[in-house]
This record gives sequence, C-alpha cells and structure tokens, in this order.
Amino acid sequence: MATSKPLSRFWEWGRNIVCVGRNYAEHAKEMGSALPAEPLFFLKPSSAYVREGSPIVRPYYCRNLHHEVELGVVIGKRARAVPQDAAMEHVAGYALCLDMTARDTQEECKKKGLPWTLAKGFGSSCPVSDFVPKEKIPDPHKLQIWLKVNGKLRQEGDTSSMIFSIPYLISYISQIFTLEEGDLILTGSPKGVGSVEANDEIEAGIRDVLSMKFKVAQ
Ligand SMILES: O=C([O-])CC(=O)C(=O)O
Ligand SMILES: [Mg+2]
Repeated sequence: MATSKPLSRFWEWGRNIVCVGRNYAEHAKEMGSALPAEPLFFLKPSSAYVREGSPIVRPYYCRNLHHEVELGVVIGKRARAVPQDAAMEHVAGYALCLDMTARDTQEECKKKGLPWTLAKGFGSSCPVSDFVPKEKIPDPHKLQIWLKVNGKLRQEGDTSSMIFSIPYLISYISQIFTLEEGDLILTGSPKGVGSVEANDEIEAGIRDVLSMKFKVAQ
C-alpha cells in the first residue's frame, strides 16, 4: 500500500485493529473463562480509534462500560505466514491502548453465541497513545502497564505474563490473514478490568515510557 502517511500516526491509516483476548491467565480467570489453547482474537473497525483530548463515549445500549489496558504492537512491514523467529522484523513499534468493552453486551453475546462486535467495536472503543518506535523498547515482554480511574490504581500488569508472546501472535495471526503496515495488535488485558462512569478520568501508562489520559463523556 502507498505509504504517504507516517507510521507515527498509524491510527489515521484506516488499517486493521486486531485484538487478542484472554492472553493473561488472571484476567481469563476473573472473567470465568478457560485458558485458550490457541489465541482468541477479534477485530475493531479503524473508526474505533480515539486520541487524547477526545472523550470515550459509552454506546447507548451499554450499562456497564469496562476499561482494559493493553500493549499495542504496530506492524511496520507486511506479514504473511511469518515464522516466529522472523516475526519481530515486522514490528515498527508500540502504543498503549484501551480495549473499551461494553461488558453487559459482551455477556449477552457470549450467552447467545453471537460475535462480540457490539461489545468491542463501537466508536471510541480504542483509545490509543502516541506511537513508540521499537528502538525505544528493547524488550516488549518486560513492560509494566497500569491504569488508574480518578487517580485510583485499577490495573497493573507485566507483559512477561502474556500467555502467547508477541512473535507467537504475529506468526499465528499472519497465517490466517496478512498483516499490513499500519495494522495494530492489542495483546490482551491483565487483570483488574472494571467499570467506568460518565465524567471519570482514566489515566494509563507504560512505566518509564509514557502515560495518557482520557475522559469518559457525559
Ligand atoms: O473481553 C475480554 O475479556 C477479552 C479481552 O479483550 C482481553 O482479554 O483482553
Ligand atoms: Mg481486551
């Protein structure tokens, strides 16, 4: 694809947002879900992106909006059926992301065996930080990610606890569909997910790297 836009603004590219679920054992447990034998993943539309300064908007059908803080991996080079040992060559960098989730809707979808699109893909369901080039993060499996709501710590996780590593995820996903430059992979949430209400302030960060703030709209 034409690369007229800089990758540092990957959220403007209109590319895929691929979200991995149940990639931390303690989060799978708090959801009452079994540990996955292979990665579970789903997609958000690229219009789900929201940047600092714009609010997170709860969809009208949701009564229980949850935060999930996740490390995002930005693809820098097309990946089609790549082996694990070459997967990191396809990474351009990272971003901190929130996988905002209409939890009540998701529970309904699970019960009915329906897809999670309504629960996961609404507008503003993917708040995203600035882009962090790969050179700034020597080991993406040694990061502490955290999230506070109104100043109170809710989530704290270490990316070393991922069930499926980043190379595994890239290799696995790229055998199902081609990952393109500008695609983003959300690598799953650590434990501590919970509700947010209108006017709450969410602050999240990667320790020693960056932090970001989002307001939940009225
Ligand atoms: O909704 C869920 O619990 C699945 C998910 O996105 C995650 O584990 O990050
Ligand atoms: Mg998630």
